[in-house]
Amino acid sequence: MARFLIVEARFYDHLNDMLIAGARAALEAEGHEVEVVTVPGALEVPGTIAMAAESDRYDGFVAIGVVIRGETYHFEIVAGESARGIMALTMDGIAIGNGILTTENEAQAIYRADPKQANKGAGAAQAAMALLAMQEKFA
Ligand SMILES: Nc1c(NC[C@H](O)[C@H](O)[C@H](O)CO)[nH]c(=O)[nH]c1=O
Ligand SMILES: CC(=O)[C@@H](O)COP(=O)(O)O
Repeated sequence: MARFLIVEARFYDHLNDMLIAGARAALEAEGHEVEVVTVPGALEVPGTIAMAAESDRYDGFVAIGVVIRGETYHFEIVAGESARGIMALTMDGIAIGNGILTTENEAQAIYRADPKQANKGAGAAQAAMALLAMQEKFA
């Protein structure tokens, strides 16, 4: 049993609820413990994971959120910088699955978030579990 923290950027309630349900189900199916913390937006996710990792209370992390393109360059900043921050933490050896969707519109996000369709929350949880297994293999 490992302890996973889901860090969710709650920008779109209905989409996050689906992503979290998929991630939680995948983790619990493997017998892991799951906690969830909520931050305002995707830009706050990497920093929160960094703080939580310092606490040594968690073995792995799942980043959850949705960034939908608007009218301005803001989309590129939020989508790119959140991914960059998560990747930097991954390169430090932290087991993280990135389940932050970056889509052109809501329909694309619904398809990807829905556990009965693409179930990207579960995909991110699987990635986090795979990285944790790598950590253990190379310890
Ligand atoms: N536009 C989206 C955001 N923007 C908010 C930022 O992530 C951040 O919270 C703000 O700039 C304050 O630092 N966040 C999302 O998760 N999704 C979006 O579509
Ligand atoms: C992340 C985004 O692109 C969006 O939420 C912001 O919209 P806008 O560019 O129209 O301000």
